[in-house]
Amino acid sequence: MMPPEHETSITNNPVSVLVNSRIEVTSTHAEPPSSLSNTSPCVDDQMSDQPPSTLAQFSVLRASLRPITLKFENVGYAVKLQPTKGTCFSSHEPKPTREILNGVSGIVRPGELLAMLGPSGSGKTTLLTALAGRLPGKVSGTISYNGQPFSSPVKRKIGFVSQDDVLYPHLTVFETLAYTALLRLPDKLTTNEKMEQAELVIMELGLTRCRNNIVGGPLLRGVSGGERKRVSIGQEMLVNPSLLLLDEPASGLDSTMAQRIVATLRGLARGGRTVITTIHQPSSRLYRMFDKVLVVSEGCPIYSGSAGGVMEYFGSIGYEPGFNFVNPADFLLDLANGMTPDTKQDDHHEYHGRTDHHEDQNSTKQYLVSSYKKNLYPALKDELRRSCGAHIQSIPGALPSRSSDDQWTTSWWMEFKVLLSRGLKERKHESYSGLRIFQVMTVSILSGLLWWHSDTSHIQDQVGLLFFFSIFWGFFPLFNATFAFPQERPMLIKEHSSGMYRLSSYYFARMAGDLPMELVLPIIFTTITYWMGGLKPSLVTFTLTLLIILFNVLVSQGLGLALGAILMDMKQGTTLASVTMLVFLLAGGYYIQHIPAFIAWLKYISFSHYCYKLLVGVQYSETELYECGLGVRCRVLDFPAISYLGIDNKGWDVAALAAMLVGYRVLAYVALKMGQPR
Ligand SMILES: Nc1ncnc2c1ncn2[C@@H]1O[C@H](COP(=O)(O)OP(=O)(O)OP(=O)(O)O)[C@@H](O)[C@H]1O
Repeated sequence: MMPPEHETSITNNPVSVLVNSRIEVTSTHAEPPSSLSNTSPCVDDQMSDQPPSTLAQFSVLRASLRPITLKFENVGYAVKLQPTKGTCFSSHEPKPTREILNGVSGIVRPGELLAMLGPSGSGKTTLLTALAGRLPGKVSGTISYNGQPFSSPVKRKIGFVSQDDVLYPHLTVFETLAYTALLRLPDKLTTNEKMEQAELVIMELGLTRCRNNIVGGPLLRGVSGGERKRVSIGQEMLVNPSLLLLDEPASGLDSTMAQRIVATLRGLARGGRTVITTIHQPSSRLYRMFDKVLVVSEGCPIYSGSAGGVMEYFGSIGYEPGFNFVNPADFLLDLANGMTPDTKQDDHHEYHGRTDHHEDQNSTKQYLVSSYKKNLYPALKDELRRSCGAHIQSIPGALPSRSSDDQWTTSWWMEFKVLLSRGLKERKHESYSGLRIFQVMTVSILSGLLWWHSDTSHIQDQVGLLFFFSIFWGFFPLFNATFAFPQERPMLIKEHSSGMYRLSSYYFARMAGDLPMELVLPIIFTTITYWMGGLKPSLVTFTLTLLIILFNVLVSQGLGLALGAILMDMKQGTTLASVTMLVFLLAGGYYIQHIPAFIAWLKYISFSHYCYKLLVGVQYSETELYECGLGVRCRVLDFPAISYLGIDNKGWDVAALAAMLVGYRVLAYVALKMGQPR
């Protein structure tokens, strides 16, 4: 299913909340939201104040918009550090821990845009990830969304833009956004309407010029870093999230584009969303666009409140900038680093760090943290405590957990079709790569020449060719499949964390997408080598041989998927795959015919063994003879390699392969499911 190419007229689009925000963002001098002056923590009231006609006008997306008031109190997070090397006896000692966040609190309402500021490594990303419910491990303190804890329905209302852009490199900007729209927008919208949303986001984010350029990645030149970042933001904007969290959305952008992005975020906030962003070094122009700021220093808050009240607060505790027109963001970052303007000196126009000494910086930071606890936290705590949990339930548009919220946005079948189409498009360069085709063609022609017109008088060679079939078509798909899930891991985590689709639809789409090339190559190979190699010139035998090889390919592909899903690491996966195939090769029954009894069972877990047995079984009939000496003819079944193998019980061999076919794939699915974040 390809996203249709589409021309859009904004004025004709009836569903666009994005149009709404587009209108708003053209003015960067918009008044602060009423919520800023409204001290009620239940901002849902404000949403319900909107005239019904407005809600009806932008029916579909508006209907899905459920404002979220985010509260977080005393959030703390610590990680266990790896013990230092060389301390052999340290395993009994508890692992040292490092506090990354300590006592961070805040409240952000719909309509507000909060910026998290702090030096590099101060914990901004960690806090943002915790607020998005994606931080592994235990987060202390409380985080609530309209008074409720994190849950699946909440998850689907959160948009999260990570610092690193996780995008498919071979898709164009339009395709990337169109597939996201198809997967994440509700079925109430037609495909055309979904495409219109993608086009709107492209226009909104200034991506029209690169609409048809591939996104690219580290090894493939595509759109610029800033454009890639905007595509990531667009993916989240598309779903009209109630809570939008962005990690450094302006990094790598020029100041005009950064301004435009923040203006867009502000517009989205004004449309009733709660928007939180981390930002490194905003200009004063950008800073003025934020409603609230949260400043962290080494994981501890030093300020949490309105952006406009920063100077007044720090002035009240003895820190005033030396310059009259200092950028508040620079001032805050200096303070968070423990650098203070020398307020005690007479010359207030000098603005430089009072001291470079580490100790002084630390004591400044400690003073700022304790001032925050003394002066700001009590009021914030009061505000956080004012509960609106009971009230929320009665407000339309609030976030109670309803059964419909638990449902996915589109049907399983739709997800499958879109994911299949996207996978085929993204991987066609890899699957149909000339190199892969060349590799298979070369090996097939070479093998055909090596076994050129072998006949039953050289039965050893013929049996060798059949064994080669089983091993080559065990190795090749196994290795290709081992890469599948580890390669897609970042994308899978990103999309699955946002509840974009069911894991099962992704899994089946991935398997189905890989099938064509996985089956075409062995068909080409077998056709060439079978006839060049002088195997039985019978169409029935050839067809059966081909079917057995394809069966083997599917089984080995399943094992590869399982190894990849269990280990989720390409290096470990290929290492284990090569060890496994080596064992199967040796236990297959061709090289060693007298395996000691205690290890003979190995062949029963080798799919190559069953494949080899079946290939020999269909190639030779029970009555067939071969030349076993000068003028002497013997029964093929008495040939040592074949009699050891035993070619009866073909039904059992097929059943064993079928069990492996299903078993490996189920194992891969279970491993994938268990490896997913909550
Ligand atoms: N799992 C982890 N194990 C060890 N240290 C960690 C872990 N996660 C985060 N950290 C450390 O915690 C600190 C805060 O990291 P974080 O990424 O939140 O900072 P940041 O403020 O977003 O930095 P930047 O602005 O550079 O992105 C860093 O020093 C980081 O190395």
